[in-house]
Amino acid sequence: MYLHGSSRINDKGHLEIGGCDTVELAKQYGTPLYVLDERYIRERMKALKQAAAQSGLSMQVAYASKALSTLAICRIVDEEGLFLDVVSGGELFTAEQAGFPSKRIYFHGNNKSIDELEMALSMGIRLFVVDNFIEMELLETLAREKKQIVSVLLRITPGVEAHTHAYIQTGQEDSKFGFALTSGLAHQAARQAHRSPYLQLEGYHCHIGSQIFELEAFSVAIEKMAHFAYQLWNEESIPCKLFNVGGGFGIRYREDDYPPTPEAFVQTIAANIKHSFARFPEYPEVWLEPGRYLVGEAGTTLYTIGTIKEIPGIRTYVSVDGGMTDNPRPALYQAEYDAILANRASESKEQLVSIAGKCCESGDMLIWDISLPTVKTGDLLAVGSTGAYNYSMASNYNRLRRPAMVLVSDGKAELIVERESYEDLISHDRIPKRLKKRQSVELC
Ligand SMILES: Cc1ncc(COP(=O)(O)O)c(C=O)c1O
Ligand SMILES: N[C@@H](CCCC[NH3+])C(=O)O
Repeated sequence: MYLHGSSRINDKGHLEIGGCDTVELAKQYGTPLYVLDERYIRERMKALKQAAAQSGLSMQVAYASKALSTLAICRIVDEEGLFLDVVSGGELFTAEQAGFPSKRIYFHGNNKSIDELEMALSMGIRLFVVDNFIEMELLETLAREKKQIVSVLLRITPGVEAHTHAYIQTGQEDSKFGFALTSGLAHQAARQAHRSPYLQLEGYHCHIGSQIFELEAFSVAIEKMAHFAYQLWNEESIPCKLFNVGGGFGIRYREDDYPPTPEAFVQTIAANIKHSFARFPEYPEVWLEPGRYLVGEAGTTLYTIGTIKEIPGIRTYVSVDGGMTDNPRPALYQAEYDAILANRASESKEQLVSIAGKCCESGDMLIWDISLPTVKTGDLLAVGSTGAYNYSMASNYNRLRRPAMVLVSDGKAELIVERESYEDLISHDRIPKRLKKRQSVELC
């Protein structure tokens, strides 16, 4: 497994992250356990901000909190001075409770409810990324009622397909997201927003997919977006002051993944904006909004190995105490992960096994065919690059409890999400009176 950030193998042959021995972490906090390398998250944020500062454009970095939203993460994002992209009342509430400045929050989503819009308006967030006509009209009505002028970007689908997994492509025109470019809907939306006395159209947004390695996809999308923005400016004097290029920057899940560097992402985006927006009197302010890039590689999940089943000549199934409930990505997207035995990390790999989760689902497989030292019940397995879209997509299927999360740095581990208890699992259940438990046991 590629060792990211502060991860290393210590003298005992144990995986260490942020100066903390993972074997000790597992003993203290139990497994499954999400371990987050704080220093690495901060480094990634700083690296992207620095690349943005050197881009020759006015460029802001936002964090797409759908990748991982917790109070502590919001605090880190705030301390590092990034903007925050939220897509639900829940993410917004988390940011508010973490004391994240509302002027650096903006709201995405293709079906924001009235309650969510009102909550965001009352918090005075920086802007809304309007996804469709119904939302635009709703927002206008609410702004009129509140006598407010609300800043908006329009989410545009530029018809660009990034080369990534089909289910996580969002840039193509046949998409539930945004106003499609070639259909003329995007032009119509821009005119409508520009005319409204209650909306301040600041510019446009596009997001062409996730886990992208191909820089060319950004170049094509930017060119299309600039052409669109220029038509509206040139023919109808509708300005484009702000252009949000979305996220999607790919990361390393496996040894043989070679994602572009942050500098390469930013330089490609900046060069294309300078080229494509050259006809405007000035360049727009540019926003980037990656999620996975900032937190993905900083996360590692620790599992305890339980049962081992060998089907001679076919396969050895090694089951861990978590699975698709804490990491649904292999089941959803056939996502591939890498792992090591955290308690015997220096031993040579001599056995080919497949890692199974504990859910009652044949598809609950975390890794097919991985070489590990000969595995024993009780060993500790560490799966890398689980910081993004693991906890945030976790479920309680089979009534499994969602794991705890610790933030590690400089040899210290701090709990930032508690492990769910069995009581948590039933805390929202209610029993109708007619089904109440019997007071006395009747003999049948
Ligand atoms: C609109 C939008 N912005 C940002 C992101 C973050 O994507 P990623 O985590 O791949 O950077 C997503 C998710 O794909 C998204 O849909
Ligand atoms: N959830 C996806 C990414 C898409 C997210 C947002 N559009 C993943 O785990 O890869």
